[in-house]
Amino acid sequence: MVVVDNPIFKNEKAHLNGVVVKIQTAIQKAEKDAKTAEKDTNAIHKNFSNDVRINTANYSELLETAASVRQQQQLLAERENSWQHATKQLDVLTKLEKKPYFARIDIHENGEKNDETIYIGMSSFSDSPDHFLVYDWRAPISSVYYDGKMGNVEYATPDGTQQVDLKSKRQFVIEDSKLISVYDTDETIGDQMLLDALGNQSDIKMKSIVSTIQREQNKIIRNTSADLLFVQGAAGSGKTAAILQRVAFLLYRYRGKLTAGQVLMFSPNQLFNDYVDQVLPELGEQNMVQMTYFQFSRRRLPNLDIESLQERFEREVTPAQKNIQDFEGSLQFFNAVTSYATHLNQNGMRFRNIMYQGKPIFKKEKIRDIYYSFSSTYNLGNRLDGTREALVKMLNQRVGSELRSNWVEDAVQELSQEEVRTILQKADHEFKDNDEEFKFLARQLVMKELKPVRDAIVRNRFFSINAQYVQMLRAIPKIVSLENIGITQEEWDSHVESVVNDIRNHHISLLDTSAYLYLYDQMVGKRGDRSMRYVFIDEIQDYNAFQLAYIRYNFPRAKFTLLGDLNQSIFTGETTHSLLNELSTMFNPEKTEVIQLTQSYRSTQQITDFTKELLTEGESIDSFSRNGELPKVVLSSTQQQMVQSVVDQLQRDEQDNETTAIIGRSTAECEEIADLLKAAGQKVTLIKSENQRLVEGTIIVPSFLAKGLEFDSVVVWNASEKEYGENDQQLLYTICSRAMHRLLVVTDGQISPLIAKVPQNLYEFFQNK
Ligand SMILES: Nc1ncnc2c1ncn2[C@@H]1O[C@H](COP(=O)(O)OP(=O)(O)OP(=O)(O)O)[C@@H](O)[C@H]1O
Repeated sequence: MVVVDNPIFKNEKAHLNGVVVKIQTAIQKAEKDAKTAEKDTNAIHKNFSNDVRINTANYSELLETAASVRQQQQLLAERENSWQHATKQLDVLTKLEKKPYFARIDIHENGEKNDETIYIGMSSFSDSPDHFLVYDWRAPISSVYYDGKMGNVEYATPDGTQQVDLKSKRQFVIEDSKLISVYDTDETIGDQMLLDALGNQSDIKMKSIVSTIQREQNKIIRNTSADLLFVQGAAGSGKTAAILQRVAFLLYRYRGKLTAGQVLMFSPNQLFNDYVDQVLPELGEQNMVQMTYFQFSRRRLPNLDIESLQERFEREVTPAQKNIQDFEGSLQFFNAVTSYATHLNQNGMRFRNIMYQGKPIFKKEKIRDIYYSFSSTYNLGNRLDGTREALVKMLNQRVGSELRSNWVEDAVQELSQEEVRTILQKADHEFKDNDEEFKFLARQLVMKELKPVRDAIVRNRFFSINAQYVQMLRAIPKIVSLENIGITQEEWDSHVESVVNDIRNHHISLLDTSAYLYLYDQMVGKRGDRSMRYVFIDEIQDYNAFQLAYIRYNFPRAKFTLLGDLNQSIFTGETTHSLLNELSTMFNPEKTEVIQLTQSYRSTQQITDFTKELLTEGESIDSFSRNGELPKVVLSSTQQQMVQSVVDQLQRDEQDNETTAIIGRSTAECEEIADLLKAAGQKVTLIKSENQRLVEGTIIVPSFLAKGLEFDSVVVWNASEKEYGENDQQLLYTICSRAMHRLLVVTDGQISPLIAKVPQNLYEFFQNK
C-alpha cells in the first residue's frame, strides 16, 4: 500500500480532486438539461389542447388535425427522450462522483512517443469529445487491467487483437469522493483489495465485483467467440458473479444491437433471482429476463400441476425408477421423441371428434383423412394448419346449410326487441328489406350457436396432446431398445401407467414435462424464439441433457453460457458427468470453450478446507487465503442441547453483526427447527417456498433452496448419520459451502460418516454430555 504522505498518494489525490470537480460541473449541466427537458415536456402537454384545434368538419381538415396531433406527439416523444437521457446521465454522474474510478493502468502503444495513463471506473467519463478521464471497465483496453500479466499484452477489440506494453497497475479505494488508499500491484489484482471485498458482511442482495474481477473470471465475462461457453467452477468461485458481469459486458459491447430482453437466465430458484436482482442496476444496466425451468414450463402448461422443487428433491425412487429417470433425461430419449414426431408425418396421429349438440359434427376419421391428405413434404405444423383451415371452411359451409334449419327460424322469431337491436348494431350497412334483415339475424344466431365448434377448431381441440404423449411413451420400446439400458418391458409399462394416472390427476413430473412440451411443439410446428441472443444456465448440474436439448431447441439463435459445479449435483446425482459427454454432441466442438474456476472466494480458508474434505473425489477446489475460525462440530445427546448450541451461536453472530442461516435437510425439518428456536425465544424467519423473499436477520432454509446463496454464518442442523449418509456428499458439500465466515455443524445422534472422515485438525469438536 502507498502511504498517505508519499508523493504518489498526493499526486493521485490531486488528480482525483480534479476529476471530481469536472464530474460536478457535468452534473450541474445534466441537472439543467434535465430541468429544461422536463419543462419543455410539461409545456407541450399543457399547450396540447390550445395548439391543436380539433376540426372534423370535412376530410381535409380532419387530415390536417391528425397531422398536427402527430407533430405534437413527435415533439413530445423527442423531449421525453431527452429528459430520460438527461436523467439517466445524471444518475450515472452522481454515482461516478462518489467513486470515479478504482484502477489505473499505464500503457505504451507501439509507435507512440509517450506512455498513456488510463483510469478505469464503473462507466466512462469525458470532459470533451475523445478526452476520456475515466474508461468504462468494459472498454476493450480495460481488459488488460484484469488480465494478469505485465509487459507486452494483448486485448481484444471489435477490430481485432491489439498489443500494448503494460507498464504498471494501480488500485484505489475511494469513498465519498475521497482517496482512502492506493495500491501498486503487479501480476494479480491486489490481493489486499480482494481480501477487503471478501471480508465484508453478506447481504440479502448480491453486489457487483468489477473492481476485483480475477483473470479467469475476466475470460468468462469477455468471451465473444464461443457458441457454448461451459464453466465448471467450485462452490463460491464466482460463477454467478461472472455471469452477471458478463451480461453487463455484452450489453455494453453490443450496445444498440442487443437489449436486456434478448438475454435470458435460467436460475435455480426464485429466491436466487431475488438475491441477484440488484447487480445489473448497480452496473447501470437493466436486468435480463430471469426464470426457473419450472416457470419456463409452467407458463406453457396452465392446466397441469408440475412437480415442485420440493417434491422433486424429496421423492424417493427405486433403482428401476432411477434407471427410467436417467433414460428420460437423456439425449437418447430426446432423439426418440424427434423420431416419433417424424413418424407422425406418415401415421399415428390421434384425433378426437369435434362435437356439436352432443353429436360429432366432424368425425375423427374425417379429420385424420384431411390431415394425411397433404403432400409428404409437409411437416406436422403445416399439416395442422392445413387441417384447421379445411375444418374452418367446412364449418362455414355448415353455417350456410344450418341457416335453412327449422330451429333458426323459430329462434329469430323468439328474439326480443332489445336482442334484435343489439344484433343489428353489428351490421355495417342498411338492409334493403325485411328478408335481408332476417337473413342477417339468422346468420348471426347460427354463428353464435356454432362458436364453440369454431373455438374447438381454432384451439386445436381435435387432437389431444395427453393421449398422444401416452401413445408415444407406449411406442418407445419400438424406437429404443430399452433392454440394452437395463429397463424391462414391465418396468416401462408400469412407468407409463403411473404417467397416465398422474396426467389424469392433472399432475406431471418435471422430467416428463420437457418431453411433453417438445412433442407438443413438434405437433403444432412451434418454432423457437429467434430473438433471444444469449442464454445463461446457472447450476447446470441440476439439468439433464433432455432439458438442455429442449432449451436449445427453443432458442435456436442464442449463444449459450452454462455454469455449474459437478460437485453440487443435489438433484441429478452422479449422472451429471454423462451430461458433459452429451453436451459435447449438441454443440460444435470448434465453437465450444471450457473454463475451469478452482479458487473458492466465498469462504475462509478454514471453511473451504473443511468442505472439500466432504467429497471423496470430484472437481478440484483451491481455498483462498483468507483466515477465519475453524468450523465447529458439536455432538449433543439430546435435541435440547442441540438447540442450545444453535442459540449460543446465534447470540455470538448477532454480537458480531453476522447474519446466520440455519439449513435443514427438508422443509419438514426446517419447520421443526423454527418451532424449537421460537420456543427458545429466538427471532427467526422460516423460508419454506422459493416464492418468499430473503430478509434481514436469521433465516431457516431447506437445503434445496439454499442453492446459489451465501451467508456470513451457517448452521448445519442435525448432520447425523441418518440425515446425511454416504450418498449425500454433494448435498452436504453444497450446504456447508454456503458459509462465508463461520460454520457450525450440530447433531444429536451418530455423526454423519461424511463428517467423521474429515481430518480432525480441520475443525473444532465439542461433545455435550
Ligand atoms: N473477483 C471477485 N471479487 C470479489 N468478490 C468475488 C469475486 N469473485 C467472487 N466473489 C464473491 O464470492 C462469492 C461467491 O461468488 P458466486 O456466488 O458468484 O459463486 P458461485 O461460483 O456461483 O458459487 P456456488 O456455485 O456455490 O453458488 C460472492 O460473494 C462473490 O461476490
